[in-house]
Amino acid sequence: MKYESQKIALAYMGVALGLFLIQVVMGLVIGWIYVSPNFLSELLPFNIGRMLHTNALVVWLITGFFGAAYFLVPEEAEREIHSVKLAYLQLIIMVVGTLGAVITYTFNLFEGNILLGKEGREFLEQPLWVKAGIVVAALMFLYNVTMTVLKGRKTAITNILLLGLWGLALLFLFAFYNPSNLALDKQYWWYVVHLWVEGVWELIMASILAYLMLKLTGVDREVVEKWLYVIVAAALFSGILGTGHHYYWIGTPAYWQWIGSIFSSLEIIPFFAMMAFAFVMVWKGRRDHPNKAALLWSLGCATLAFFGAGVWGFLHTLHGVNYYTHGTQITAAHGHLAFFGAYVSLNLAIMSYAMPIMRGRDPYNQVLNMASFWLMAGGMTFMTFTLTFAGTVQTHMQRVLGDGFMDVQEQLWVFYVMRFGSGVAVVLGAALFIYALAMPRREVIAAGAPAE
Ligand code: HEM
Ligand code: HEM
Ligand SMILES: [Fe+2]
Repeated sequence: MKYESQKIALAYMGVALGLFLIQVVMGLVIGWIYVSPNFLSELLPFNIGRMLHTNALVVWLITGFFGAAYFLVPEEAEREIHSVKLAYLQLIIMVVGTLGAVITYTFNLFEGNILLGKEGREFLEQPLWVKAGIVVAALMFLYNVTMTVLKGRKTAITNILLLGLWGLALLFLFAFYNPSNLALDKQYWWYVVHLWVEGVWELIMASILAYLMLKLTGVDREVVEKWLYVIVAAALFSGILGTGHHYYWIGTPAYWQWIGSIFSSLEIIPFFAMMAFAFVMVWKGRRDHPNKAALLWSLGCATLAFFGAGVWGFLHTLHGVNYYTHGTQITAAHGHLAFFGAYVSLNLAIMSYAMPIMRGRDPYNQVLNMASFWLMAGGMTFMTFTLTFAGTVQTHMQRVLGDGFMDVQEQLWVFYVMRFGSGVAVVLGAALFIYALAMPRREVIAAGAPAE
């Protein structure tokens, strides 16, 4: 570790991993409700569990991004973080907000209260006061990191990371706009949900991957930067108008059918480019970095993101196809592999790289870490296939033959059992990952390999 303030990231990554575990365990709970529908129906209804699962996901991913930024910005800017105190205060606000949201959801407190009660929009259910807290935390973060970068060395990696993080915060402001017209509500809702994962988060992904490639493969910075600019341009060119693939059936004008189909099909390009980038860098790289686990996660991230977001996204993005598959298990299959491949793996990659450095035991427990990669990646891939089969049967029975929703669900039971099984593998993998990072090293560093 070159700068003392990089250690802030340790606290962020720790909180993120705790929420990650809660997220996947909650996935198991709601996965079991699909198998046995009355499970916990009085104590923790499905809708509440689902909310905890998806919200924990988004919150821990963002916490991880903040941690990644606190780790890599000092190194890139070649100076300490502007204010260490502010960074910890920001984390405290985020933890309080998260606890507030969890307690409000779980006990369904303050129902209907505009300030204190949950808002009932998927992914944006947080009570208004929590949303305000998120904005305050985001402003503190942006101020802190931007000041650091402005006073220090400016690199393409930090510029694009900051652009992504500013975009993340500014787009979140649309979460406050909740028009009563349902079509308008949905139109702006996607500004957050879609423009995040298929827009500004891609910039965050590209810059963190670029940083990892720079460190792990020893390729020249100029080469990394050229790729970075191409990826970012492709992501924004396709992703912004690609929002149209959510505007097919919500009452927006018909031209979205074409705009959405064409531009969202192009969204496969940046994901393909990121995969090509990662592999070309490893191929061209001169450095044999000892942290193989971080490299595995980086390559796994680029590959699974290409399949989950790119291929599984394209699968149902043309309006003629989406007409049949909209809101079926096909969507869930895609949602899982895309989020896991792109943003879960990205976080786990930078954690695998940064945590050993921050804890001064560089690198360690790699075999366990890599085993956890295969468990999680295998589990998520199996889950994706199961849900894709379920979604295909569902689409045919429900949308082509016109069978009733609940009758079709009964036919899908066996797929839900398999989804639960793959979910168990994912949860075991997550626990193993945390164990590998938290426990003392068990193995000796490969002889002769430099630690940094
Ligand atoms: C990492 C990037 C991505 C993530 C994390 C992601 C995640 C998701 C999620 C969670 C949903 C479900 C939203 C909901 O209705 O609640 C969704 C829907 C959708 N995604 Fe993605 N996605 C990504 C990239 C893409 C790409 C690149 C494409 C197209 C090539 C795509 C096409 C779609 C379509 C068409 C839907 C709507 C499905 C429906 O009509 O039910 N996605 N995505
Ligand atoms: C890191 C891994 C995981 C990620 C990134 C993830 C992500 C997501 C996302 C984005 C959704 C919303 C999907 C949509 O609207 O289409 C969702 C829902 C869900 N997830 Fe996960 N999840 C993960 C792990 C799990 C696990 C281990 C299980 C256990 C079986 C699980 C079971 C479910 C269930 C049952 C739903 C509700 C689907 C529905 O409403 O029909 N997830 N998850
Ligand atoms: Fe989208």
